[in-house]
Amino acid sequence: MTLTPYVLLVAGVAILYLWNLQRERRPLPPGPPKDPLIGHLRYMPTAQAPFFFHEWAKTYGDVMHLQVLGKSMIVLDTLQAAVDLLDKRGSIYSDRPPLPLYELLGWTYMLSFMRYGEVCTRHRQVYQSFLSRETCAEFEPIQTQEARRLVKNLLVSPTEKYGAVLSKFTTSILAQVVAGHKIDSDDDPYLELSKIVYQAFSVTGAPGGTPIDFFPVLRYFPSWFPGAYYAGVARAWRPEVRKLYDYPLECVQRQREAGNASPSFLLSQLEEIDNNTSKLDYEEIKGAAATLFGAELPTRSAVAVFLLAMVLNPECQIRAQKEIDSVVGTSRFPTFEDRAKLPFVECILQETLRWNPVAPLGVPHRSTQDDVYRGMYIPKGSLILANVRGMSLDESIYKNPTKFTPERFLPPPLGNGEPYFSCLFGFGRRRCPAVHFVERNLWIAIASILATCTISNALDEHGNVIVPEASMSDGVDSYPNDLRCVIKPRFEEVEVLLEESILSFTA
Ligand code: HEM
Repeated sequence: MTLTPYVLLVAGVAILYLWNLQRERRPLPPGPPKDPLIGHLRYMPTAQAPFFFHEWAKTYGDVMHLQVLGKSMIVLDTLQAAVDLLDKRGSIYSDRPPLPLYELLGWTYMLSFMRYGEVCTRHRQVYQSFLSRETCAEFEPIQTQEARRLVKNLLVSPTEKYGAVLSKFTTSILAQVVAGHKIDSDDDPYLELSKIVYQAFSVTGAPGGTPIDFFPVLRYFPSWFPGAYYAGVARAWRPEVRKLYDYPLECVQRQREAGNASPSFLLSQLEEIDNNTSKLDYEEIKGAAATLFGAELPTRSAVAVFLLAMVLNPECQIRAQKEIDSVVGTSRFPTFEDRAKLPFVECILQETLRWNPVAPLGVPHRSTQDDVYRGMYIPKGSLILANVRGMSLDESIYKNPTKFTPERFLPPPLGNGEPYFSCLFGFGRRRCPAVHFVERNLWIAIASILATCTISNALDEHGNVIVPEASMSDGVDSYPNDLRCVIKPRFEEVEVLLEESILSFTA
């Protein structure tokens, strides 16, 4: 009897010992050779990382282990691996890495960078109901009108202004949906806020990739101290970022007091607070709205990718325009009711998302438990990167993957019946909650542009045709490096059509 506790203790120690032994024996996923202590630091690509990872995956496999300064990083290069881990084992792969630099910058309650847990779940519930398929249908009139204004602005702008025009399109929709505000001029405060978002992300490097993210203590040092440069940048930008949090809510509160607030995300959140039904408090609501404004960038980039694809593939443009002409005619703009009748336009949208993915490495996940996948050991706390770019190039799924081939999605014999590239929107419990909203924004923009515009090559000062390179910039917001093209009306009546259709909305 008295021996039992000792037997149990010895058995326990033995099990622990064997478990540890076995755990150590389990191999990490393969990866390129590394240096002692600093790991792969010297070999990490400084530009075009998704392509490097995809090349490495050909040697080391679709689940790769990299180590930088003691931190484990797992790169998933196939859809199968990402679905197996991030979708099917979502309970342990849904965290985000801590981002001390972003905290210093003031990106608080930003769902995209939030650690997994109770707060994250509450925020996701709010977005999932606000951006559900049904609610999104209510935004269609706003999206339709802004798509027509987009066409009008593209037609009167020089090529170097296209980026700003696209930004105005996405920000105008968000300003109405999030804050009930209609943008009518180029010096609108919400356009200024959108510039702040863009610049704040541009000046602070890749998320999780600065020395401060590796050694958070550096945030307390002056910016001249080695490795603390970004702390200075973050401190300088903090007041700007704060404007994005305060301005929209203050505006809506003022309009509400004056009795002239339009329906919006912020208004509904304020009403819920009054009725004690809100899931979020004031500061969280500000963060939620800032998150939505922050998400403006990838949509803008996706429309830019579409324009690039049309310059480089005029035959696709012509085919889509013929389809629109036969279904819609030329005396009106396409509407959402036409969507199901325009399969080739749908294919162009889907191929735009696949051909040059605007979020090529998604947003990093983090594992919260030790795990074993296909016999490989994935340590708790690993940074998990889904190489979406690599997945778009998977030849076992997409034939000639570097080519822009919209018909690949059509069922045989018209196409190859290849699947839509839905992984662009991420995985599992952190998948983008705005998919329906985004697809609608993009569809109406693409259909409206195709219906009324011809997108063709620009000429240089010697009259030579400029063929833009189909490459994308690095960073969170991947954008075409070269978008030089010319956008002209497809037929004479376009101007009248535009005036009439924009007026019909304002009337
Ligand atoms: C082309 C446009 C867009 C693309 C490609 C895109 C893609 C993504 C991706 C890859 C993620 C991370 C998913 C993951 O971690 O697995 C994400 C997260 C998110 N997206 Fe989008 N997104 C787009 C537009 C938008 C828009 C317009 C909004 C809001 C109106 C939005 C709201 C969010 C939010 C709130 C998250 C955070 C989800 C979380 O961390 O739980 N996105 N998006």
